[in-house]
Amino acid sequence: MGYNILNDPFKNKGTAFTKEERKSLGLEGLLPPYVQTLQEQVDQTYAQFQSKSSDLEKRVFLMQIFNENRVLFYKLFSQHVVEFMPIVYDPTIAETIENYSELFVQPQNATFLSIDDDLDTIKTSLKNASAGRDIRLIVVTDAEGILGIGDWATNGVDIAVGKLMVYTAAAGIDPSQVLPVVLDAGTNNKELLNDPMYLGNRHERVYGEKYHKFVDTFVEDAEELFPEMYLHFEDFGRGNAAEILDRYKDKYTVFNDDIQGTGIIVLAGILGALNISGEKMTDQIYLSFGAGTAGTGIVSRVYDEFIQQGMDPEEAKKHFYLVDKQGLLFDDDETLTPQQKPFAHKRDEFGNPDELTNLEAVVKAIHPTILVGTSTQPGSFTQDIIKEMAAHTERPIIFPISNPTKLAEAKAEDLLKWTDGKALIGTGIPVKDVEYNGTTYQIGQANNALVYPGLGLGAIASTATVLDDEMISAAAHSLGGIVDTDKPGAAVLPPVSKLDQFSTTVAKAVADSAVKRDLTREKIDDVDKAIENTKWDPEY
Ligand SMILES: NC(=O)c1ccc[n+]([C@@H]2O[C@H](COP(=O)([O-])OP(=O)(O)OC[C@H]3O[C@@H](n4cnc5c(N)ncnc54)[C@H](O)[C@@H]3O)[C@@H](O)[C@H]2O)c1
Ligand SMILES: O=C(O)C[C@H](O)C(=O)O
Ligand SMILES: [Mn+2]
Repeated sequence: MGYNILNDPFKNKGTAFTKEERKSLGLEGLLPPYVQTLQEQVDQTYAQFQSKSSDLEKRVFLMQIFNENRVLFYKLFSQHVVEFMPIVYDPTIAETIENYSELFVQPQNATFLSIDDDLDTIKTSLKNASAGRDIRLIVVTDAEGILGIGDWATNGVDIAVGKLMVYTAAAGIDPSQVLPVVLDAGTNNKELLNDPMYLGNRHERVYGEKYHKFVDTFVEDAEELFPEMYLHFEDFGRGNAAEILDRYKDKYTVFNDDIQGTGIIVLAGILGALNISGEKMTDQIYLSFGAGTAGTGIVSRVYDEFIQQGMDPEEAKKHFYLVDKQGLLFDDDETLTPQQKPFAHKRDEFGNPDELTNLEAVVKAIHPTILVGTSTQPGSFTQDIIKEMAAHTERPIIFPISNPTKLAEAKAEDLLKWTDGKALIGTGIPVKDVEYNGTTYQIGQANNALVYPGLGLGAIASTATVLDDEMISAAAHSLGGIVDTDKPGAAVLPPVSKLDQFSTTVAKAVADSAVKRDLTREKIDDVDKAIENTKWDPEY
């Protein structure tokens, strides 16, 4: 009996079990005699953490703590958020996904669903993994498009686990009420298919009807088992992500992080940048480099903002340009995705349409004031391109947000150098302050992690029945006013050091929006109280 509780990360307190607890729980003799306080455990664990040399080793160590004791893990995390975010989450998480089999020690309370199993095992699997816990939040991935590193199938379970860790650290979501889920529909990653240690299905990725039946059954079963759940989709492939979101968004409380979360954080960053420059949103010319899931998700969110600000829809479309592998997207291109189509241009708008096959030519032709990179093409925002952009706009807004670090379109430091400190920058991963010409520039992190935890908290606390555009827009606008924009070198987004505070701000905006329009399951009289009551604290 004693060992059961020591092996249950939701109940285990390790050396912090009191003498009385040790007696009543059958733990006598199973622990060293000294009873530690939680803070003593945190200090000891942090010292051990510091002795690890690489970020990967640090993450592996922290995950051991996570595996054994959730309260200790989250107490430690809460005291070192800025230091831990890049280790627990992006970019180090990319390394653990690529090396999942090699690093595997235990399944971390995730649900592993396989397309090869009978569909009726899905419900059983969800029941087994939740083990009687009251699940309010699921992060599910099919891992076809993990960050910018591609198809990692079962290895991608780490992104579901990692996103959930940030939910708890940032917004206080109770870790016993969450469930990570990976849908293994096969993989097209040759490296995995040929790896004798690979733990997932060793066949090519299944698409079409069988795939959709697999996803549908998962969604319907999960909704039936956990009707109060908020369902977060992460890192699905370009061909499926938007379609799956559209299928469920009016029926259940669902959220796609890459489409909607990224849309919110980039819009918030642009609003922050315009606060600094004093310019108007509707004067901007927006260029998306990489028009996949995130690229088109962001464009659609920023476009909606133009409309909200009163611009005519057809007029607004003239402010948006998409560049993908083939160059500027034109409406005669049969390979356009449904999300790209509304923003494709006519060839006759240009004198040289056939030359607009690369980023540089497009920047020269359209003079963007905002350039967002979701292309997975490292270094593609070159000095020439940035200088050309900066020649036609006073404060270029530049967001190279492809992850992880090795895929970013540019480095913040270079962007500042090439624009004489004028660029207003958002990066995908955390970046240290940059000293340039006597000014210290803080760099905003345009990563959806700054917003999805608050969004989820707001939806869960308010018992929202859907997550609609108005709630999403409210979230983006709520991040304004936190940064002192008059300070030279101010960042376009609030710092990760305040993540827990502004997650509550975001939650409140989202919950208010749901409550005001009666989009909640229960009647909520006091939004602040509902949010406070939903939050979990890492204490024994
Ligand atoms: N910072 C954030 O919060 C955040 C959020 C979501 C995605 N991202 C990053 O954005 C990137 C894209 O993610 P996604 O989910 O949209 O993937 P995706 O596969 O859906 O989209 C990538 C797009 O880039 C295009 N592309 C590839 N090579 C190109 C080239 N040479 N020139 C122009 N376009 C090219 C692809 O054709 C595709 O349309 C990833 O690196 C991901 O990590 C960042
Ligand atoms: O996971 C991240 O760091 C952000 C984003 O969801 C991505 O896919 O890159
Ligand atoms: Mn993602």
